[in-house]
Amino acid sequence: MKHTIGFIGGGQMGEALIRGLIDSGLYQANAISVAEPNQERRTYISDTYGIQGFANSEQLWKNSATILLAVKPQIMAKVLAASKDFVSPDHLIITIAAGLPISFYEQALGRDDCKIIRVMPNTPALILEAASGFSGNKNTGPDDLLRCEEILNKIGKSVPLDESLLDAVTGLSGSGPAYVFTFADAMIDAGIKAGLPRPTAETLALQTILGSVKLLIESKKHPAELRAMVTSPGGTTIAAQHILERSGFKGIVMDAIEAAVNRSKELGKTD
Ligand SMILES: NC(=O)C1=CN([C@@H]2O[C@H](COP(=O)(O)OP(=O)(O)OC[C@H]3O[C@@H](n4cnc5c(N)ncnc54)[C@H](O)[C@@H]3O)[C@@H](O)[C@H]2O)C=CC1
Ligand SMILES: O=C(O)[C@@H]1CCC=N1
Repeated sequence: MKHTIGFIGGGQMGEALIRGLIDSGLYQANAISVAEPNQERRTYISDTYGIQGFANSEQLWKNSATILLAVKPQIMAKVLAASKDFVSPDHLIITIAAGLPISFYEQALGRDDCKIIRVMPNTPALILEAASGFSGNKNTGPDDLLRCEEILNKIGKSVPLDESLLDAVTGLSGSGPAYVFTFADAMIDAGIKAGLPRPTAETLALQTILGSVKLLIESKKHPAELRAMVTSPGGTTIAAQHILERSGFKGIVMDAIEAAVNRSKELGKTD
C-alpha cells in the first residue's frame, strides 16, 4: 500500500503523469492504477503502460496510499461524491484540477481531516520537464509534502507555494505550454513565408527556442541582457524588435496570462 498510487481520470494529464512516474522509475507499473470510465481510453492507458484500469474509483481508494485526481474541474464534485464512502485520513489526495480551492474538496467530502495537496503541473510532464506549483492543507505533514515533491521533481521542477498563488501558477505555467506552442507555430510560419522549406523552418525555429531557453537558464542573465547581445546597432534584430514593441507584444502576453489567471479564479468559485 505504501508506494501505490491511483489516478482518477486517465486523460491528457493523467497519462502525462503516469508516463512520467514510470519513466522516472519512481513507481513500478504494478503499483499504479487508473479509474477511467471511457472504455476505449481505459484500455489504451492500461495496455500502453501495463497498469490496472477500473471503470470507477472504488478499488483505487481501497488499494492506493496516494490518490491523484486528474479529472476536469467541472466534474470534480461528482467524482468526490462517488468517493466519499472510501476516503480516509490516511490517503494522501493530490489534485491537479485548475481553479478549485482545497476548501472545495473539504466541503464536497464533508470532512476536514483529509490530507489534500493542490498541484498545478503542465503537459511537459510527458517528457519529465513539467513545471509545477503545489500547496498542502493543514493536515499534510512534512512527509506528505515530501512525497508529493518527490513525484513532481521526478517529472520536472516544482515549487511549494501559498495556496493563494496557485491561480497565478495556473495562468503562467499550467497554461504556459500553449503560449510557447503558439509562438513556435508563428516562428515556423514566418520562416516558411520567408522561403524556407517547412522541415528547415521547424528545425531552426525549435532549436532557436530550445537554445535560447537553455542560455537563459545556464547564464542566469536577465532576458533583456541576453536580448541586447543579439541586437546589433542598425541591424536586423532591432528592426524586428521595433515591430514587437509597437504591437505591444509584451503587453499582449501579459494580458493573455492575466486572462488565464482570472479564469482560474472563476473556475474556483463554487456558487
Ligand atoms: N491539460 C493541461 O495542460 C493541464 C490540465 N490540468 C488539469 O488536469 C485535469 C485533467 O485535464 P486533462 O487531462 O487535460 O483532461 P482530459 O479531458 O484529457 O482528461 C480527463 C479524463 O477524466 C475522465 N473522466 C471523466 N469522468 C470521470 C470519472 N467520473 N472518474 C474518472 N475519470 C473520469 C475522462 O474520460 C477523461 O479521460 C483538469 O482538472 C485540468 O484543469 C492541470 C494542468 C495542465
Ligand atoms: O486550460 C485549462 O483549463 C487547463 C489548466 C491549465 C492548463 N490547462
